[in-house]
Amino acid sequence: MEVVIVPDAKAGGELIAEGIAGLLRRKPDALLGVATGSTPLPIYDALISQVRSGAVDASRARIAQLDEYVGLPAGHPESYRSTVLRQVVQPLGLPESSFMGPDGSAEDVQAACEAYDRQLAEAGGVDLQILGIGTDGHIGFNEPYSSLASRTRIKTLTEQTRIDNARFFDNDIEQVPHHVITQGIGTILEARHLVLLATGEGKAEAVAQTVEGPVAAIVPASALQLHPHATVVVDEAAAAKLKHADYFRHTYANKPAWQGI
Ligand SMILES: O=P(O)(O)OC[C@H]1O[C@](O)(CO)[C@@H](O)[C@@H]1O
Repeated sequence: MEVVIVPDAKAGGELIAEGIAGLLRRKPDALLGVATGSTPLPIYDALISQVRSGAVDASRARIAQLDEYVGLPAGHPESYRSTVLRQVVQPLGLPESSFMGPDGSAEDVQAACEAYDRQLAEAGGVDLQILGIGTDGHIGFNEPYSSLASRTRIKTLTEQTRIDNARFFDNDIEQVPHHVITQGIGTILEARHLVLLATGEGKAEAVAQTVEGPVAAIVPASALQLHPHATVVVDEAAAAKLKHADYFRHTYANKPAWQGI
């Protein structure tokens, strides 16, 4: 696992967008796994700027959703499908057909989850998966104690996550669904490159446990330690509880220039 400490969220977004641009230059039809929430927005802003300036061609990129609420009406503005369309797919000028995600309104949710895992595999697998992290260490919507081998499935949100996400629902927790579909941790670990961005002091404890703690289901993001190519990008505030911050800074500062993230 590589840990990169950047000054702020904007720098983190630019660094990761540069990594995505490099991937798209090598593989124009790369399958990019995207996360929602506030954290990845600087990544999308930077990537959209690169595309609009002509620095990178994303016209053949494909986009895969990480998770989804269950039970929101189709087209609800806070469904993750609507969110990814608005924040990523449309600004990149991609057709909706380039975008895949689990069906949160399916009658048979379990079948929809299994179908999504098959769809990801048939698409050749995710090349680069962007991840955020919950204050409780969740990735996607894999809450603490999720199986580290889990596949895409329905999960029940913790109260804390519903409180955290109420800001997207008029600060009304009653509007936040209890259930979600999320790529499982085993599914996420199949992506070729995992890139987790964490910003702000509220993520510092989860980051420290993810990077320096044991691999444990209570901190789902700690499963990144098992991945052969995982990059954790943190701003100074989110790095505040890392005991080995100096080591990570030294290692990154001395990284060969030709190695991107
Ligand atoms: O980036 P935020 O808004 O803090 O959210 C953190 C994480 O929580 C989720 O939004 C799910 O609650 C993830 O998709 C995200 O990575």
